[in-house]
Amino acid sequence: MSSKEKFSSISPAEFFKRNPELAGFSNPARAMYQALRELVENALDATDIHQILPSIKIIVERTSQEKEIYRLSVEDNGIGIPPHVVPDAFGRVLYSSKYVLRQTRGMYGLGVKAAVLYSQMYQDKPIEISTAPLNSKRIYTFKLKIDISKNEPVIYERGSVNNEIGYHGTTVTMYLLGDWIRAKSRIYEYVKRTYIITPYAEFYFKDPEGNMTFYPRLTNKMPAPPKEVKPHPYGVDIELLKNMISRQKEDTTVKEFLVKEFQSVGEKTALNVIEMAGLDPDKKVQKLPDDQLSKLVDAMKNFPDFRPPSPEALSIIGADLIELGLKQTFNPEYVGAVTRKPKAYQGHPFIVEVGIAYGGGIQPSEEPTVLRYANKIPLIYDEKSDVVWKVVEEVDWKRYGIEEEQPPLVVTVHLCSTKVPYKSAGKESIADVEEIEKEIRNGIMEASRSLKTFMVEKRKEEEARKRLLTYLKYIPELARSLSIFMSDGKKELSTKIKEEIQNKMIDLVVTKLEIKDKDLEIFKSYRVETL
Ligand SMILES: Nc1ncnc2c1ncn2[C@@H]1O[C@H](COP(=O)(O)OP(=O)(O)OP(=O)(O)O)[C@@H](O)[C@H]1O
Repeated sequence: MSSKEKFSSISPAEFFKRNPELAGFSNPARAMYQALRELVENALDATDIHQILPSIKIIVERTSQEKEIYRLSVEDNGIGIPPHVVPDAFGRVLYSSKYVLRQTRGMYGLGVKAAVLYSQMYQDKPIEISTAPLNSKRIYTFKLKIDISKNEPVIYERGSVNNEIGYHGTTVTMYLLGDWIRAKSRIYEYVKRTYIITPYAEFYFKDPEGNMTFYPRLTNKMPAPPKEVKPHPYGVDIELLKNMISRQKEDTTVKEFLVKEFQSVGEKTALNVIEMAGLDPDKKVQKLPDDQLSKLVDAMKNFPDFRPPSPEALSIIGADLIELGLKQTFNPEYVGAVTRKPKAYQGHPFIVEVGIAYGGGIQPSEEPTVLRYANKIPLIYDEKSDVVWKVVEEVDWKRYGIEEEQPPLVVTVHLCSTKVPYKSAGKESIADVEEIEKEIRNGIMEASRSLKTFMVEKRKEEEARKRLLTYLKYIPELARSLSIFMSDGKKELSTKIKEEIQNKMIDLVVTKLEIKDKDLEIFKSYRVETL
């Protein structure tokens, strides 16, 4: 037996082809769900971030009876993709327009390529892209696959046609081995949950069974888009610093570098940080040796007086849109939402939003229904390993007036950040970062306080109603006594008067209790039987 190891290197494409589960492509059902997600999230990033009201069309069709191959197509009305970057955007793993400090659904430069890699493993058709950037005179079409060992696109066909109608947007079509029966409920849940927090979008969804669902736009109000920001000094490390320095002009000084490249750093702060690191502010930044770079990083991480990271890079949903989505989907008795103030972890700003809905059309259940979102993406799988679940599980709902064993309760938590600490590239659960966990807890507590006020009012009203109902018992007796008193013993008259008094008093109770017409009969029969 040889004791020699064989060494070689593989490309990023090969890595994700060998380990598809890391990107969420672990079996045909999950892969179908994940591919659809990746396309929808790219479609939404291409629209709302650019202030375009999204219209998204999703079509899934089965194309082969022998193998379970599906054709998945997602069309958007977004900003489109410049034709020269299309091959890399769809055919080079770790290529993205989202490697900047700005909140987007995408962040890894992997999603659609992981779908393409999975797609070409089990069937032979290439991915098809048709796209028109804003104001483009032409619509460009591509068919491509990925050369896995080189991590490069292989173009099978390309072309373009006149764009006579001023269309902009992208349609992506891919073929993949799926399992609709097992993926169906998650896919529907995904579309529904996406719609809840994007009520300014419209979705059309045709599933492989031929069912068509239209989710209409509920409002034209869109969240403010995120702005690209510079890094915050708390978020740096030596390698990031080296990378940034390599892009500086030769004569840039350390002080100029800090002021120009980082948020929250003015002249005075820069000098203080440099002094703390024991460096010369006028030294050329490209001349800093590794040990001084390390000192600079330490000073940046430990300097106590930076302003917190700017929340401008974030785009919240907003309490009103969260409430609107929850109302439309669950028709609850109570709904309330809060958007917390910006906070930061490791130099990244983040904001937590919480929505709570109770009663009405919500199904009672032993555990509350938890809707988790990160950067406007619904997270469906791996619920129990998510920090949101950890926090929700600890909440004592009785403190907020929820007494039922099986409360009809929906808790929505949205975390937005320039860096969401996902546990894997499949983006299904958020890691327990202390600052985030604390903020989620505070958000749930804040939102639950309004729920409590509502529950206290509701209890009070119920009790008042019960009390008033008990008065009913006394009405006939009171009416009878009064009628005898008023009719001077004339029996005929007394029956009439009794009837009149009784009806008046009942009217009074009915009005006070706001008893609806349809309940009135039940109410009257109840009175007769009880008395
Ligand atoms: N429908 C679309 N409209 C506009 N641009 C798109 C669309 N689909 C993909 N892109 C471009 O292709 C790039 C690569 O997409 P991909 O899904 O691989 O990664 P990502 O969205 O950047 O990150 P992640 O892996 O986290 O999803 C995107 O960054 C975007 O620039």
